[in-house]
Amino acid sequence: MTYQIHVNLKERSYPVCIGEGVLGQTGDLLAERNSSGRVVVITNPTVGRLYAAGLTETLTSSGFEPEVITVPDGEASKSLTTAGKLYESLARRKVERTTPILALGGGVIGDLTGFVAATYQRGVPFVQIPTTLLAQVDSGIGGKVAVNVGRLKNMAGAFYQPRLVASDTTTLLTLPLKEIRNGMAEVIKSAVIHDPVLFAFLEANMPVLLNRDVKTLTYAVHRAAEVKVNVVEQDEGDRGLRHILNFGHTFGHAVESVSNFKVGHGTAVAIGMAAASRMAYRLGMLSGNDLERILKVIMAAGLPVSMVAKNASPALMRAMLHDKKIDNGKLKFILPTGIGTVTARTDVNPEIIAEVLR
Ligand SMILES: NC(=O)c1ccc[n+]([C@@H]2O[C@H](COP(=O)([O-])OP(=O)(O)OC[C@H]3O[C@@H](n4cnc5c(N)ncnc54)[C@H](O)[C@@H]3O)[C@@H](O)[C@H]2O)c1
Ligand SMILES: O=C(O)C(=O)C[C@@H](O)[C@H](O)[C@H](O)COP(=O)(O)O
Ligand SMILES: [Zn+2]
Repeated sequence: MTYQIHVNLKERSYPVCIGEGVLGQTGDLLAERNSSGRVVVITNPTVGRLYAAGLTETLTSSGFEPEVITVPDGEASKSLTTAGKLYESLARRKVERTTPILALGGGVIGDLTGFVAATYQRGVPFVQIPTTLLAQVDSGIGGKVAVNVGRLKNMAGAFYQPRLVASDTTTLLTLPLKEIRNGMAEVIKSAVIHDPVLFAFLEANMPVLLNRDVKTLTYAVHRAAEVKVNVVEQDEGDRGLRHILNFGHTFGHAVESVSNFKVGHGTAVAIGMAAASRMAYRLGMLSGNDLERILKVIMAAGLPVSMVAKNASPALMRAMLHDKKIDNGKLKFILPTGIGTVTARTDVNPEIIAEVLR
């Protein structure tokens, strides 16, 4: 089954294609939007080894001339240093303004490649080919592209929409279980903020999903991607509503930063969602039953609901104060009020923040 969701935006709209075998259709999907010619694929050695040949084959048979550039695997590549090396490589190859740049990989490759595509010669066409669960449900869609600055997450970035998102769910078959779990955190996030039906589906099907049953995964990817598209269409520039996609991230980004990125994004968001849900319960906004359902589904995905680190609270607090969702110096938390609804709060008593951090 292949799903096609259309992202309708004021300036640039694009399709998100999700399903088994989509990678092999990428050449044709791109040809519908672009004339033939050079395209540059950016990937890492892990993903490149698995999927670069298949991608270049479909691109070539649709009339493109692909070139592949590889950057090291890992969050450390989401940096200005790697972006600089990519600019040099693109310039050396005389890549022009009209040459599309394709991101083949997870969220790291997507965010980095998008950042480079947005800024190289002030912007070249960009395509997302996400190969992790996290990237298929979240980072591949919506145009947030960024690099980290030191330990600060996504400190330099842009809103730069792709022309096409091609998500082949069979690529999830080679994804390590740890990364399925990381991606599941963002699926759970989408369900808690906006989709109670998806939440109930996750409660009922978590073992099957973790076992990588592709049909079940494809349904979950499609459903979570719809949540993301729906929110982005209403608030592309992250002025208000889109903040709900940050549920779990105020704490989560701090956990990533304090761990020096040893804790992966999804895992950190899981800890962050558990913290935000406990905060909502503590403030009387969330029932005990819903808190328990949220914690249970996170744990069923094999994700943590707390962090064991000695005296981490002050460092976490300092890291949280670098969050982008600070409003007039006040931390903004996205807090669940039920399964499928969240609300933003900037007035949480510092004592309660400290209590939740502890
Ligand atoms: N832009 C956004 O809206 C957005 C949303 C969520 C997360 N993010 C960012 O995404 C990043 C995390 O992305 P991620 O979780 O995809 O991590 P990742 O990109 O590091 O990928 C995880 C690991 O899986 C490997 N991999 C990728 N696809 C594979 C496949 N099909 N088979 C085998 N191995 C594969 C990668 O090489 C890597 O080792 C973070 O930097 C986070 O901040 C951005
Ligand atoms: O698309 C969005 O908007 C999100 O917030 C999605 C998040 O899952 C993602 O991690 C995003 O990169 C966080 O953005 P930031 O603006 O808080 O850095
Ligand atoms: Zn995220």
